[in-house]
Amino acid sequence: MSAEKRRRVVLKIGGSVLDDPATRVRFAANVAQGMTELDLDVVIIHGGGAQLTRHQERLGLEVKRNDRGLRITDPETALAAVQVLGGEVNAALVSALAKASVRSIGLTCADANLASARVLDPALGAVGEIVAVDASVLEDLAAARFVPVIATVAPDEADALGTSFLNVNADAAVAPIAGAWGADAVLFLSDVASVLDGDQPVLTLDAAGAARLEARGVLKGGMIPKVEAALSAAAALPGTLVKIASGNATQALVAALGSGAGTSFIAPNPIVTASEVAHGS
Ligand SMILES: Nc1ncnc2c1ncn2[C@@H]1O[C@H](COP(=O)(O)OP(=O)(O)O)[C@@H](O)[C@H]1O
Ligand SMILES: CC(=O)N[C@@H](CCC(=O)OP(=O)(O)O)C(=O)O
Repeated sequence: MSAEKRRRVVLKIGGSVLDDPATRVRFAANVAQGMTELDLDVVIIHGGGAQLTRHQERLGLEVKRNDRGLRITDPETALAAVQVLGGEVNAALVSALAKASVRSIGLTCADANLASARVLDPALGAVGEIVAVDASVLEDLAAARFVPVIATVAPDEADALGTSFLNVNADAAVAPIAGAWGADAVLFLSDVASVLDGDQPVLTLDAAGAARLEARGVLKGGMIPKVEAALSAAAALPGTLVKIASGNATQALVAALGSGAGTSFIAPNPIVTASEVAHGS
């Protein structure tokens, strides 16, 4: 099938799945199966929060997060993020994919100007939000049948020397990158099969439903920014399949791209188009 016809899938895989060699291998097998059976172009965006925490502890750095799960990132931690996310975690994932016969290439957001970031909130230190994405490297790699594997450490747009990197939450990086590439599906793959309300899977969520779950204290820890990121991706890519689903269950990727697995996110459904709003009609 030609590159124009293949469906574009962005996978966000969390550090929780990647931390264990066995689940990492299962994730790689799922990617291989999805690409072979469904003829997909795949871009992977990965986390590595658990691994970065361990490295901070080895260095004797204090581990601090704000109430929405974002790591307060001092300059030493920002350097550790480049080393751990852009180094250890990225290389291990690329290697696991290679063993599953998936030809992948590891990137940070600096590679081929993929993306830059600005400081999100000075109180958090070197934490970034993505401000510009040039998806041409993703187009080029996918056309050559490579899978880009992206670590979300991004050059600070305010630093002309290109030496400062900002630590971007991997869930939050998904909507801007998937939007720029024009993804047909966006899957946030984690170590849970879906968002859960008690022990019940939540099949669909919109912004109002997510706010109700958060108010009831059902969403905790890393699930809060993940749900927020999934809602942003659904809003940025109307008509795109956006899900939180399992990354390591057997055949998880093919299952998540079908109708029966995970939590689907529904964008607000505008009754007027953007151009109608612009023309004041
Ligand atoms: N309502 C919920 N439903 C499912 N998981 C939840 C919920 N609230 C909190 N969690 C936790 O969120 C975790 C996933 O978030 P996180 O560890 O940040 O994932 P990742 O490393 O995959 O990005 C799950 O392992 C689970 O413990
Ligand atoms: C600013 C911020 O919090 N960045 C994250 C980046 C890694 C990440 O997002 O990892 P997971 O997907 O495994 O949670 C962090 O430092 O933990």
